[in-house]
Amino acid sequence: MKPKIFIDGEHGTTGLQIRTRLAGRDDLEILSIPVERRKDPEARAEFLKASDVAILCLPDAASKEAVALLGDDSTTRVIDTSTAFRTAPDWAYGFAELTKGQAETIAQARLVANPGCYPTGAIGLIRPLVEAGILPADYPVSVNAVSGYTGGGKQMIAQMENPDAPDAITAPYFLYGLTLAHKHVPEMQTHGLLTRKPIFSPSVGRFAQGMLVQVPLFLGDLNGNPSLADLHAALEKHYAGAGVVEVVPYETGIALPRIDPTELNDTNRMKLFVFGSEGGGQANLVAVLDNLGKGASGAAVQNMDLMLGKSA
Ligand SMILES: NC(=O)C1=CN([C@@H]2O[C@H](COP(=O)(O)OP(=O)(O)OC[C@H]3O[C@@H](n4cnc5c(N)ncnc54)[C@H](OP(=O)(O)O)[C@@H]3O)[C@@H](O)[C@H]2O)C=CC1
Ligand SMILES: CC(=O)N[C@@H](CCC(=O)OP(=O)(O)O)C(=O)O
Repeated sequence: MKPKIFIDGEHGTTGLQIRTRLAGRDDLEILSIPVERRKDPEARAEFLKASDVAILCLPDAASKEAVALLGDDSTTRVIDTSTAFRTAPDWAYGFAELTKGQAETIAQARLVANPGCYPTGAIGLIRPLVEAGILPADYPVSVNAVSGYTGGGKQMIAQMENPDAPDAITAPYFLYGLTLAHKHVPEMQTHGLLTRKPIFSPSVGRFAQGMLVQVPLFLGDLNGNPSLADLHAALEKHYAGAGVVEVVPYETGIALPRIDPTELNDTNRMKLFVFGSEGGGQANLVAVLDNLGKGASGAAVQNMDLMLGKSA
């Protein structure tokens, strides 16, 4: 029998993307709720309980409601794309390349929290260096990032695309999260294995999809005063054999004139770079990903496949 998949929130930005990614799959049965009943708890409970895997593409409160509708003794397995459960101890963190054994943890789990888009880039850069003993857990980490505006869901898409909307945004680029209390900070700290909260400064550009995440470092403040090559080698070792995450060769990276945040759009891939000058004492680590790909729907489908035993 084909596994039954229900996408709660299938008419939103992430839900639609997952539906598109699953459209050609004849190994799955997709349960689809009528659009007019999408917020009816009774109908949602029925679909949630009838599914083998429920993928929640909802605001945090509605995700918590879906989990409550299922109840504790449910056998439906859940992938939640919201922020609600990303640091919850009883949920597996859905970043398969996070650390050795994480893909197996996801494969066995009933409850999987899909990572946020920015944390995928930040943790993807930070975690291997902490695990390698290069980045001290108490290092004062900064994360600077730019996202395409689909990262803000249907509401921000309307604000950016409809100049007549009362809350229209006209800026070509803007900073936000100015209080340094963005909802992704706890997730970056927990899964980055950091003892201090990172300073996270996100921004949005007038492009729909794509993302750059930067983590600048002073090499002299790292353990053992590593070279750029040492940082690169640690990342390369961590991601050896991981098809989804590519560590770009150092020489290739620094020869590039610029980095395009849209480069990996519509893929489930992430590229990591180490930038800096030999002897300069500083590094800038950069991740490129699609906020809707490895940052959301691509990771959700990757996790679903792991849970169904459909990929390594
Ligand atoms: N966009 C992105 O890049 C990323 C998003 N995420 C997360 O994914 C989740 C979904 O985000 P996104 O797709 O962008 O958001 P959207 O606003 O585009 O979509 C959310 C969908 O959920 C529906 N919804 C809202 N409340 C309920 C409810 N009580 N019951 C059922 N359905 C409900 C909305 O209905 P309606 O159609 O009426 O608005 C909408 O269709 C969020 O938690 C977000 O934080 C995670 C990573 C990246
Ligand atoms: C551009 C933009 O607004 N981005 C969103 C984050 C998108 C994301 O990763 O979603 P989660 O809410 O699931 O964590 C924000 O900053 O709130």
